[in-house]
Amino acid sequence: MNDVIRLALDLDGVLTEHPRILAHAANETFGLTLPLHAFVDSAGCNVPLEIRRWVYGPDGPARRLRPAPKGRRFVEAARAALGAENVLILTARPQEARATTEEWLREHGFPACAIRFADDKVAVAHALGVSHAVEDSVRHATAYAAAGIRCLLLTTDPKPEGESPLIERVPDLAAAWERLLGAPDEEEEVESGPIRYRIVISDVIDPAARARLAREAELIDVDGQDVAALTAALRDADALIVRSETQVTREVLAAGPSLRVVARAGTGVDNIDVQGATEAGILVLNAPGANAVSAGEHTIALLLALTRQIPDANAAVHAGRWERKRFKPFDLQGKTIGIVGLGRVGSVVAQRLRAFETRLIGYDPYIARERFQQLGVEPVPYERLLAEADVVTFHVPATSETINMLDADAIARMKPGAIVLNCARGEVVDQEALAEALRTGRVAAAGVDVFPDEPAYTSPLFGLPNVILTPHIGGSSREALAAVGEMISTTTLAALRGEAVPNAVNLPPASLQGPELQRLTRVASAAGRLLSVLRSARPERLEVIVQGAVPLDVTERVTAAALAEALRRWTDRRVTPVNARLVARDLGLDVHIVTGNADPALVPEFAFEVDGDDPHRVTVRWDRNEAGIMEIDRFSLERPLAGDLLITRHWDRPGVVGRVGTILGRYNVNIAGMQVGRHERGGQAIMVLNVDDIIPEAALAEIVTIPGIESAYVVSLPSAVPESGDANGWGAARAAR
Ligand SMILES: NC(=O)C1=CN([C@@H]2O[C@H](COP(=O)(O)OP(=O)(O)OC[C@H]3O[C@@H](n4cnc5c(N)ncnc54)[C@H](O)[C@@H]3O)[C@@H](O)[C@H]2O)C=CC1
Ligand SMILES: O=C(O)CCC(=O)C(=O)O
Repeated sequence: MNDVIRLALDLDGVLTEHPRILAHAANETFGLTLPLHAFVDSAGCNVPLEIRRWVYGPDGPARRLRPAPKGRRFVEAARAALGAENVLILTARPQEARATTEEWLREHGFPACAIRFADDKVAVAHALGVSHAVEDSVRHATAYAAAGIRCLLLTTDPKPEGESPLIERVPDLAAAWERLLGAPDEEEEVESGPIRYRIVISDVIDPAARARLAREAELIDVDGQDVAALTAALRDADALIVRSETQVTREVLAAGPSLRVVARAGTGVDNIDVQGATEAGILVLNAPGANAVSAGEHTIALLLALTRQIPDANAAVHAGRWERKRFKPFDLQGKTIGIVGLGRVGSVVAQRLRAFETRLIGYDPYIARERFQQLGVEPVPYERLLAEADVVTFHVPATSETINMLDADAIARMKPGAIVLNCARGEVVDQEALAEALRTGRVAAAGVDVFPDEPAYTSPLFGLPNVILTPHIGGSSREALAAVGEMISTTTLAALRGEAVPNAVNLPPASLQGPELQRLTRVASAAGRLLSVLRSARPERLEVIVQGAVPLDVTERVTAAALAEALRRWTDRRVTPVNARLVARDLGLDVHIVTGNADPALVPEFAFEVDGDDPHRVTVRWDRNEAGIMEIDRFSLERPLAGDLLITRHWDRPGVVGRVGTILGRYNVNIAGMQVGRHERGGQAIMVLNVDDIIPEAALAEIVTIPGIESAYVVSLPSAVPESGDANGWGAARAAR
């Protein structure tokens, strides 16, 4: 550890893969013949401006660059060892590339870092007191060395005669790290791949899903039954993937301070404390429907095995016994089948059983009559189903209503000699009561795939001749495992990246597509951040005033995103959009959604307003495609807010703006853009400056002494992706007179 090191890291070729593909892409798209090194050491400084802008623009090839192996770990380790304020990314990319560059870094899991854009890197490095740089460009390395800045140059080329001793050639980032800070601790070992997340997997999942996850994450396998091992593995995990055997209790959740996602590779989430996860701000995902065909077919398989007596007949023949008279199979045709729970699996069962010319009756108070009709199932009360069905099959989740839904009383009301099937959850059927009924013949036979305690090594059902038992394999067909694996692996990674996913259990479903929703919630979280910088003390009430026709679910997501980001400054608690409302309630912060003019012709707007001694209001406008912060404290802005900003509230007097510029100039802070607003000449006004450089505390302190300045704020927008849980490095400071 050395506190005098202030490190400037190049981006392209150091934190990204080799950028030669950029020239290749530009040549392909524009029919040019740029040399392949055109973007290598000068970020295309000699390339026509519009092509350079395209390369680094939102749709350009720079967005598709892969991160360099070890890049993220290097930045994390450097920030940890040197202090976040001493690590800076200094790139020759054009200033306009800021938004897409920041987005790329975020998407690839880099911690938020100060970034500067300049081809004259040395000038910026000097101004910021940089002592060391990591580069892949000989040109920049030579310039750094000439300015007395020690440079680690990533290259395998040998050092030529006469090269400055301040340039040290190293083959990769691991070697650069060693030169900079000595050999890494084992703990800090830089890993050998572009690994971004740590995902604990506690049950067997599909190999293709594992491969997909492993492309972006380190996978830690652990036995979910071994709670000590599980909690130890969760210590620095970002996500946990389970099937049905791992009990994700509050204790387990508490073991993962960085845990952001718990994914259930299956449907039922009864083994996860969803309320506990919600309170902790952890997103719970599942894979609804992905194994429904499998569970439905398994149910039919158990039923046919029972009615045709296949297990016993098979065993007899294998044993050399030809007992044709002993077996009395019967047909399903004409029998009444009672389906309890007509969701995804229940529907699959109904559809298949129609082909057997059975009469189908069903009980499910939560689905529409039309669904029964579509499926050819007659809706009946539970009592009638029990009384009339020759076969009763359960397809309900385990809830307080369904636990022991089939107990001794219910069995007593069943048609004598009926068959019971349970491929849902063990708790739904009282096993003792069922075993007793099977012994007496009150229930003729049963097929059971699920048990109250799994793995089940004992059960009153074991050894009974008229029951077929399987070890919870209803959802385990090859196809189901592949479908579940695909859904869970893609959405776990997406959720870790902060993207909206369709299979969240503890976030309300949203009617917007994932990317559209994400664009909007990202800006909403930026608005929340700005609000919390303007109003640093936690308010008692936050109003979200919505104009235009906005579905309630979208408003809820927008509110959660803004609130989570604001609460990160208003409380020390861990807040994400999942628990933002709960945390606000706990803290006594009243969050109120006010629906204004819902005219669909209006461009939708969300105004986040806090009242009291220090009232503020930040407004996001959303044209249903792009969203941006377009108003602060009722001052309209011409352009949406983004980037590193200085915001002042002042009186509209000659000289105020100029004096701010003078002070910033004195501190070597370059102004990249300016917006001003006022309601009337000489009245209250606002100024928003986009700056290229860090504004020192001292500069901010001087700015607030300018006569006419009421308050000044420094903030970086947009904020980190809401779900990332990492607000580090997004500097925000406030000074008020
Ligand atoms: N054995 C296995 O490997 C598998 C088991 N399952 C289990 O099967 C069950 C059903 O799964 P899905 O159909 O995918 O779920 P689903 O959510 O699509 O359907 C469940 C249905 O149960 C109904 N329901 C809820 N409470 C009820 C009540 N008190 N009375 C009657 N109906 C009620 C709901 O309205 C819903 O229609 C779940 O417990 C699930 O975990 C699912 C897949 C594989
Ligand atoms: O495959 C599993 O983990 C169990 C399947 C299941 O029970 C479910 O999806 O709810």
